[in-house]
Amino acid sequence: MVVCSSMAAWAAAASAGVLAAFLLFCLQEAVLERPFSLRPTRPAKDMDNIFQLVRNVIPPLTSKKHKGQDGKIGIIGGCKEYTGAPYFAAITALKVGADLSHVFCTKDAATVIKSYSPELIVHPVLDHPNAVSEVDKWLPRLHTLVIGPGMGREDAILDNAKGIIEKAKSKGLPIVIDADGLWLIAQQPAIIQGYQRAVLTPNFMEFSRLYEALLSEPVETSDQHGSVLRLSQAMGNITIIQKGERDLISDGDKVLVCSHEGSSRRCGGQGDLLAGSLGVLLHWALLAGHEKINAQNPFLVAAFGACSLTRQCNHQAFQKCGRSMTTSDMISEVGTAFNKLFET
Ligand SMILES: NC(=O)C1=CN([C@@H]2O[C@H](COP(=O)(O)OP(=O)(O)OC[C@H]3O[C@@H](n4cnc5c(N)ncnc54)[C@H](O)[C@@H]3O)[C@@H](O)[C@H]2O)[C@@H](O)CC1
Ligand SMILES: Nc1ncnc2c1ncn2[C@@H]1O[C@H](COP(=O)(O)OP(=O)(O)OP(=O)(O)O)[C@@H](O)[C@H]1O
Ligand SMILES: [Mg+2]
Repeated sequence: MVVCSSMAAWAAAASAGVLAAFLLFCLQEAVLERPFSLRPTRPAKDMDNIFQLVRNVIPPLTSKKHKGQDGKIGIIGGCKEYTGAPYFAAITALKVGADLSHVFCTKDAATVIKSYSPELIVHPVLDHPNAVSEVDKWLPRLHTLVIGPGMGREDAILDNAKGIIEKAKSKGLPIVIDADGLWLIAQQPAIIQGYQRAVLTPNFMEFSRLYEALLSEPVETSDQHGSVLRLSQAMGNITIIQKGERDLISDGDKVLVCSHEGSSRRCGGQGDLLAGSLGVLLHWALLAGHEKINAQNPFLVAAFGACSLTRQCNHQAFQKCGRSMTTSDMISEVGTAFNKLFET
């Protein structure tokens, strides 16, 4: 994996007059850069290997800890149609290393999700008339909220999700917004705009919808870096992961590229795995403190970790299953993938 200083690299590229070649070089594996800026950037010591920064935030396993310390994650999602997505996110959070994983879903979905796993705590409240206060009671006991996997797009549920986001913001809770949560944000960006303790994780379609809503023009597909940077800026410097062949991650200042090897298999649910793992890594990155992440943005560090892990799970599962690989196969790989990337 390669991490480049944008300034040094810009200078090299400019003098050679071959910006395209420079970008290709930097994108070999992963890039940490400050694009579209000719102003001086911080020195190269900032540009430490980002994998190392992810490793630094992983909490040690010790006998002195109590249940919950390594992460209590809440997933807002799960409705009649979609029960797999919140399950994938919640179980991944546990497999990555969180201690407790809660799912707040509709009544219809709750028994189904419980039947997938005895490890999840499932609250059938999302279509309850008092959904917001029912979830609010739990917020002080959670470290991160992941909002949207399998939530559906019914107006009443979206209204509840909006209320829950407002409560979470008032408590300063880190929030990951994915899937139908992003549908809501594309309709009403102000709900999350400027709240820098949030990460948005759009796929191609979700990114296009957000971009058009915020910037009133179609995405410039030939300029992926610029697009993700501009969208993050328009959202008030919220961290955005644009998922795809390469994952682009931006906080409106820097752009990281994760092109860790995955596979060509695109079964549904991989984004849910990413969202659940990000929930845990965000908690760890925020807890670790500035020194451990070399004063980098903890949201970028966590996002890079979650993207690499998802792609590594995909790679390993594909090696075993080939075309028959499903997201459940990827979840079986979380432990070894995590170990290979971050603990060896
Ligand atoms: N097992 C489950 O319960 C699953 C439920 N899911 C849920 O399904 C709901 C809808 O999510 P979607 O992601 O389908 O919704 P979107 O409306 O964002 O996506 C619509 C369609 O865009 C297409 N698309 C994606 N990437 C594309 C690309 N690069 N170029 C062109 N088209 C592209 C996909 O085929 C998808 O069907 C969400 O609640 C989500 O969480 C998914 O997470 C998948 C798994
Ligand atoms: N073309 C691709 N090549 C390699 N990896 C990809 C490709 N597209 C997406 N990914 C990876 O798959 C993961 C999920 O991205 P994807 O775009 O499938 O999300 P999604 O559509 O939200 O998934 P879900 O089905 O869970 O809703 C990300 O880690 C991303 O890096
Ligand atoms: Mg998705």
